[in-house]
Amino acid sequence: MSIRDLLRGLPVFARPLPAFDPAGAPDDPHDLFAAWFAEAVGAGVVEPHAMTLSTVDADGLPDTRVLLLKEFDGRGWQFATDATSAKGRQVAANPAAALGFYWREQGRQVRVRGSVTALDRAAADGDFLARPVGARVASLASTQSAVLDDPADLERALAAAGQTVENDPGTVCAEHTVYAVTAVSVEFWQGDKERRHIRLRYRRDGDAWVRERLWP
Ligand SMILES: Cc1cc2nc3c(=O)[nH]c(=O)nc-3n(C[C@H](O)[C@H](O)[C@H](O)COP(=O)(O)O)c2cc1C
Repeated sequence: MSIRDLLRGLPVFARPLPAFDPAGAPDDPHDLFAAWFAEAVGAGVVEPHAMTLSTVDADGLPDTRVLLLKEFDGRGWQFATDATSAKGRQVAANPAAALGFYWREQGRQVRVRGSVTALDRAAADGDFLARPVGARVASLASTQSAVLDDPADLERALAAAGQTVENDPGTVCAEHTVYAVTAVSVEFWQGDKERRHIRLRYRRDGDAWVRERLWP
């Protein structure tokens, strides 16, 4: 069977989906995100904290990858990564980003656009030390996004990093950084089987948020 035939046979939104009444939505998108996130967890969404992070490189070419949401508070949507990775270098040069959440089981999508700032070392070190030992060793060993000429180099680096952490469990990774995305717009999208998708976009306007319904 061709890919085309496989694609044509795939159902979409063929399951009960939750309701979304934008008229009852809060004034602030952060409150709605918190509510939707809790509902996603409650609905058993698999890895609801997995999100795409899109950035732009020095040539203006967009890049995207999946990351975990590490924290969500007054500082915005936070993720942790290596500052010397491709994404780390991209946001250092151009601190603009978009986040995308897709909660398949609910047919829900959230899109966040905004600016990225690196939080301080205390936040980075605290996040790093809260990670399981294997994740800390992997971070210490990795030069994330650099070309790996020989897989044996990774094995050697992992062994060395493992020894470092064993000798000093308080070892932190200088490149490990927590970034926060401050939103200028947040869209909440509720899919519908009949394609009457409900879209509510919050747009930052000075100190206020403007709420707009969008055509599906
Ligand atoms: C479910 C999932 C979660 C991930 N979480 C992270 C994360 O929290 N931090 C991270 O640096 N990479 C994470 N990754 C790996 C990234 O997608 C990516 O491969 C890596 O960060 C290198 O990206 P870059 O080369 O664009 O910098 C995750 C991948 C998946 C599929």
